Amino acid sequence: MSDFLPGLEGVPATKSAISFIDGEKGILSYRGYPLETLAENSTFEETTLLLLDGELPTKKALNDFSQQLKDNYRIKYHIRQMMRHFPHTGHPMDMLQTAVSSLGMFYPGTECLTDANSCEDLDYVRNMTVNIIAQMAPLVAMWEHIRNGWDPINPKHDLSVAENLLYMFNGEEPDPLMAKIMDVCLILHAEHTLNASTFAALVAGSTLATPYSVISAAIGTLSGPLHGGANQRVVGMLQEIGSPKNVESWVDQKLKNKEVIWGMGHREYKVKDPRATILHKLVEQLVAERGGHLDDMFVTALKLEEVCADRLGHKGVYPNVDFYSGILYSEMGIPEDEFTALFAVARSAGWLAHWREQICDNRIYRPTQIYVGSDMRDYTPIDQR
Ligand SMILES: CC(=O)SCCNC(=O)CCNC(=O)[C@H](O)C(C)(C)COP(=O)(O)OP(=O)(O)OC[C@H]1O[C@@H](n2cnc3c(N)ncnc32)[C@H](O)[C@@H]1OP(=O)(O)O
Ligand SMILES: O=C([O-])CC(=O)C(=O)O
Repeated sequence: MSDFLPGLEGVPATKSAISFIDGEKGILSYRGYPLETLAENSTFEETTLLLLDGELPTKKALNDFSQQLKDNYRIKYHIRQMMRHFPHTGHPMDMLQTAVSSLGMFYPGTECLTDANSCEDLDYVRNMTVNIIAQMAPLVAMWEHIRNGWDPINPKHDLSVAENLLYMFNGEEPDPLMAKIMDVCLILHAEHTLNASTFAALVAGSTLATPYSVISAAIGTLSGPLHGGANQRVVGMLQEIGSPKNVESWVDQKLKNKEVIWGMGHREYKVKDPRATILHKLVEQLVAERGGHLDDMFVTALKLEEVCADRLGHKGVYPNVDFYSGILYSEMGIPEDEFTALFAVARSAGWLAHWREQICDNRIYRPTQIYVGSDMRDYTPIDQR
């Protein structure tokens, strides 16, 4: 029997050609293209096609795909009605998971994928993929209105995913800088090798569950604070610290209590996460655009990064993607509990790219365990216990 490795650390569980991480050098690439290049030159739509199909699309392929997404922005009446009955205090990630799994009731199931080792019905795969990716942002934006007791705003079918997300959130066409920043955020969050939520998606997908079940499993997994849910915790943590002058004593107390610092550390990276570097620059860009005034939250975050590098750098613990994304979204006026849902909007691209890659060569996940329970024993009737 092989050794048990908690958290499957370092255990290869699949083969994939979608993305690559060098955690010592802080490198992330999608399909061989450095993330920094994509963030600068690409769009979420183009990056999504790259993740799904493996190559940068032609102009025509990109236009067709973008149009297909736009044609799928509208959320069905029955889903909208169902969402009106959700408790308005419900967390956006719970809403999203429930709404996505409910969407599955409206579409054909995986009887379209009849052979467990085939991906023959590529039309089914592409249609479901487009449908889910297109609906994620409208669901999140609509919920913001529904939970506040307002009527949701209908999507605008001439806008990109990022523009339409902001439009449906705020009710007005977004400022180009905001739309660009949101688009870059979607690119940065779209994919990240075999993280916990992608693994959950692959486990669900390996049973030939529908893509709606696959994505709903992934959304639930992303929501936890050790994974995507950390971006919301970061802002709460910075508010708790309150000011840069409190950072050192706050960190020392946390470390003494053996508590984690949200947005710090990563299983793969032993240096600053390359996405955190880009998000950090985006916060600076936004601040500069607004006259250069650094607010307390950002200055506290900068100090926290410095103190953590001093106290935790020797363990390879540096800011991860969730550290600066929460700060950036706060600066953009997005409510804190929506941050992880925005992460899910973007990550739907990566989840579905992995789902598609796997169903072409599927084998059900069924690992083993090391049994540490009791030996066989006699059953004692209840009145004799
Ligand atoms: C999108 C994403 O999912 S990015 C990650 C988002 N999650 C967070 O920000 C939560 C905070 N971070 C963490 O909890 C962890 O760093 C994780 C879950 C991301 C990675 O966990 P693991 O790979 O299991 O790291 P592990 O727990 O083994 O950490 C190694 C060492 O660094 C320490 N460490 C790691 N992260 C942190 C942290 N955030 N704060 C304080 N110490 C930390 C650990 O205590 C451990 O120290 P030790 O060797 O003295 O025991
Ligand atoms: O890779 C991980 O473990 C977590 C992560 O950063 C991501 O999913 O983006």
